[in-house]
Amino acid sequence: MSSMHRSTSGTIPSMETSHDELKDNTVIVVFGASGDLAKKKTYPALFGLYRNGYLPKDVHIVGYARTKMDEAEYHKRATSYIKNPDNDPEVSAKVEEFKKLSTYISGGYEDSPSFQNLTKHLESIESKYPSKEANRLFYLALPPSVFVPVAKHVKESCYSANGINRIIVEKPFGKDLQSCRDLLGSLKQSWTEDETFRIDHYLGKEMVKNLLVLRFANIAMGAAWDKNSISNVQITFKEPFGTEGRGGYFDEFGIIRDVLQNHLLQVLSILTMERPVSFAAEDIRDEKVKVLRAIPPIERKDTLLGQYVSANGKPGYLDDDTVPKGSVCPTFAATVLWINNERWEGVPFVLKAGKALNEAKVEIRVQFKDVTQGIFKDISRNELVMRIQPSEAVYLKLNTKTPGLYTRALPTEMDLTYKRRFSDAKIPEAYEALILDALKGDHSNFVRDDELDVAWKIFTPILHWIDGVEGPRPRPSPYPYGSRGPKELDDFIGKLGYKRSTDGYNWPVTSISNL
Ligand SMILES: NC(=O)C1=CN([C@@H]2O[C@H](COP(=O)(O)OP(=O)(O)OC[C@H]3O[C@@H](n4cnc5c(N)ncnc54)[C@H](OP(=O)(O)O)[C@@H]3O)[C@@H](O)[C@H]2O)C=CC1
Ligand SMILES: O=C1O[C@H](COP(=O)(O)O)[C@@H](O)[C@H](O)[C@H]1O
Repeated sequence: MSSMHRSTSGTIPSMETSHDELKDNTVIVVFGASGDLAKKKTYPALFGLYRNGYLPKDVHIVGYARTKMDEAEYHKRATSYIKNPDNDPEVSAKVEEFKKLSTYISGGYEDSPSFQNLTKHLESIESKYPSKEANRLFYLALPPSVFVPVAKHVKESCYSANGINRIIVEKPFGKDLQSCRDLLGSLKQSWTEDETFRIDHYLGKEMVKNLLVLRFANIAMGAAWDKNSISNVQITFKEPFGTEGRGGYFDEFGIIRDVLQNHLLQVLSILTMERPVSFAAEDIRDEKVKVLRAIPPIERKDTLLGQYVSANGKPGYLDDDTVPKGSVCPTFAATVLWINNERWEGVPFVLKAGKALNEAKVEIRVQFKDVTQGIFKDISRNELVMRIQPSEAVYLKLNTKTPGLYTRALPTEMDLTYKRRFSDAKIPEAYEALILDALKGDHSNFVRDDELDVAWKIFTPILHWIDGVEGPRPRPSPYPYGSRGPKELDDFIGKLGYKRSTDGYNWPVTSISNL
């Protein structure tokens, strides 16, 4: 963690933020403190920051939700996902300290008296500060149905007059272009863009953050980064489990709103944007918006939808009690995006995501064009793979002479597997990185309002088609739980020029005696 801000070679000066960093006299309020996100991500991230000395001095954390619970129950929930596999006494002691700086208040989301009560609690904490300065960071780990009333009440009743106020909100930011504009419009009535931090937690992932450095700090990479060298790009998200009990939420949104329109599109925009003038938040986000504006809405013919069915003793999507009977909600989608600019014209970008697939993996696969034939026949393509998770890695598949007394090309790789290369690195959790950025006031890894607008423009037409707004809803192709996805997938990506290697290539080791 201590390496988070340090660069051992090659400084990145403009990553420093010019905004006010919340260093002391700060309370962090977690709304929805009884919920899933708070328990699994927010509190473990706050603990990780606390343990490593990254939270403001004398910070206090206040959990807030409707659920009535005493402090012991709250502390139990808030720390239930903090990992300490070896029962390290140092970690246990830190957990006890962490509990001491966190209190809980129960209250509603829609009534002023509840928020006034919260303010009294905040003031009693702040009355012990050495100065009058009182900074407040409000984290909304809440369903979108209450984003607007909570944001409004917080502004009216809990806004600090003597310090900096910031608000963090979680996706989903609407369901289509219009609902996103309505939501953003309502939030803007209470909070300025500068005060607002919209989380897409993929922007906090180490490998996603690495994209800027890989692309712009390596001249060799930049030279091959366009339509002249690249045939196609696949950005893939695979989860090996289904919606299991989360079907009520999922069925309303579907895989495109859950993963493609936000997480994968964010990855795409960083992968394809032009070089920013600096690493300052607005310079990066300006470039992301520019490239997204060059992408026309996705066409129906460029879309493949799937829904998992029961297999291998695992239930199908429709077997989940929380899913409406006969639902045609897609749990898998592959879509092709085209970027109409000079750099990328004609290169298909395939965004694909699915639940209940054969493995857990998120990766970017850049497939280069064939080399000129003649001296070579049927030679494999170069591929640059950036594995976001699990086990971060970057590897470049390239052809090498087979060792021995004859000349024959063999696909191998240059491999940067993080665990091997950075033996003692602790890779921060995405939420740790993002909460720290919000404390520093750095918006680089948060989503700007105009990014959302253009992202929804790309996806809204196919979402309306899938929702049945303009006619009958398309039926997703069934795929067995635990498979690679619908059977049509290989054809779908094959037509776009993607070539699956069939040459016995086996990462990371190839035995040449088997060739
Ligand atoms: N869970 C996850 O891994 C992720 C979640 N998110 C996003 O984070 C936000 C929170 O998600 P998550 O924690 O899973 O949600 P939960 O359903 O767990 O809701 C959080 C809390 O909000 C309150 N709540 C739930 N439903 C309602 C309702 N209908 N009206 C008012 N309050 C309600 C409950 O607290 P109480 O009743 O005690 O007030 C609940 O504990 C969502 O926007 C979600 O999309 C984003 C990425 C990942
Ligand atoms: O936002 C979401 O992301 C998770 C996947 O997050 P990850 O960090 O584990 O890759 C996904 O499971 C969930 O459906 C979606 O809402």
